[in-house]
Amino acid sequence: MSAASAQVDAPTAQIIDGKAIADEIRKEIAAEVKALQEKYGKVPGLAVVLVGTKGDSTTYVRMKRKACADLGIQSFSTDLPEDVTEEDLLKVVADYNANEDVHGILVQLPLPKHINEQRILDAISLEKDVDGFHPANIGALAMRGRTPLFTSCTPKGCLELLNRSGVAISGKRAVVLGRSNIVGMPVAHLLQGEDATVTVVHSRTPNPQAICAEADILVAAIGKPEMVRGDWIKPGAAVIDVGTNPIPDASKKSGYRLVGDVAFSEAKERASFITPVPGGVGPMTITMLLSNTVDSAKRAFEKAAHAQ
Ligand SMILES: Nc1nc(=O)c2c([nH]1)NC[C@@H]1CN(c3ccc(C(=O)N[C@@H](CCC(=O)O)C(=O)O)cc3)C=[N+]21
Repeated sequence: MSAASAQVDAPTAQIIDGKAIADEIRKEIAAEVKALQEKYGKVPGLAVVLVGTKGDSTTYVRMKRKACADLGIQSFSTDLPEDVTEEDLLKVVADYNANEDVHGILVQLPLPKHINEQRILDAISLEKDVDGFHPANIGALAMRGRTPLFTSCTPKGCLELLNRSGVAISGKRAVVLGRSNIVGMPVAHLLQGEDATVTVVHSRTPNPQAICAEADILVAAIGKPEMVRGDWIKPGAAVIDVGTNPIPDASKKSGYRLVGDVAFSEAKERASFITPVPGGVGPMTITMLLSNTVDSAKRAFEKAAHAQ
């Protein structure tokens, strides 16, 4: 073998542009909204409920409301004080459940400690659970042969990024880092549903590095800034980084910048595909929320037309 041919370039990953993919899907959604408006004279509606004014929640909620406006989805907003009672919050949910112009209800998490989060999520009508956090939706996701009414947005976005980037899932070894109800567990079920062999690694797993290093597909959703180093990545793996961790950065006007759960610059030297933070999974999360809202409206409009 000549010296030239022995010199293999370090493989640099293809960056999965979540922003561009999300924009493409948003165009598809806008067209659907328009078609619904023409057919039924009505538009989809999304209600966003925010409790308190914690910095990043406010930002995300603002982004969700703007995205609705951009796509012609009607948005409903309720901002409640940090000390709102559980009963008052349940009342807000009940009103949106009963409002037929509202097809999706999102209660921004996390909620203040004095509120029983599960009780609130359980109260959201199954037909309007666009977050896919209702136990019946998560339960259906965990069952073979069942299709949930809604699949939660971040997990759905992760799968969409893999699929639209042409990453094969069937028969691959997938490792999910993190076991939260809102990301880790549903992502694991979705990957398994697409015939990956899935391992969930969590905070009590000994030697997580060794298990991650076996992953053809690695989804990091553990909320620890840059925990996954370059040498945790199997060469050629597809890496989906769900983490959005603010870390102090004096050079930024805001005083911080966002990093993922993966050390991006190291990982991209080994992976074949990788999502950046920001601009990877984040924009997809909001887009899937809009997509779920439009699906919900479509079901409601069809049902109403049928009933006439
Ligand atoms: N009921 C509920 N549903 C949620 O879906 C939900 C929630 N509560 N609570 C908080 C998390 C977090 N989340 C994000 C959405 C978009 C970005 C996003 O678009 N991020 C941009 C960057 C944003 C920035 O620059 O600050 C990006 O990654 O490019 C991030 C995070 C939804 N969440």
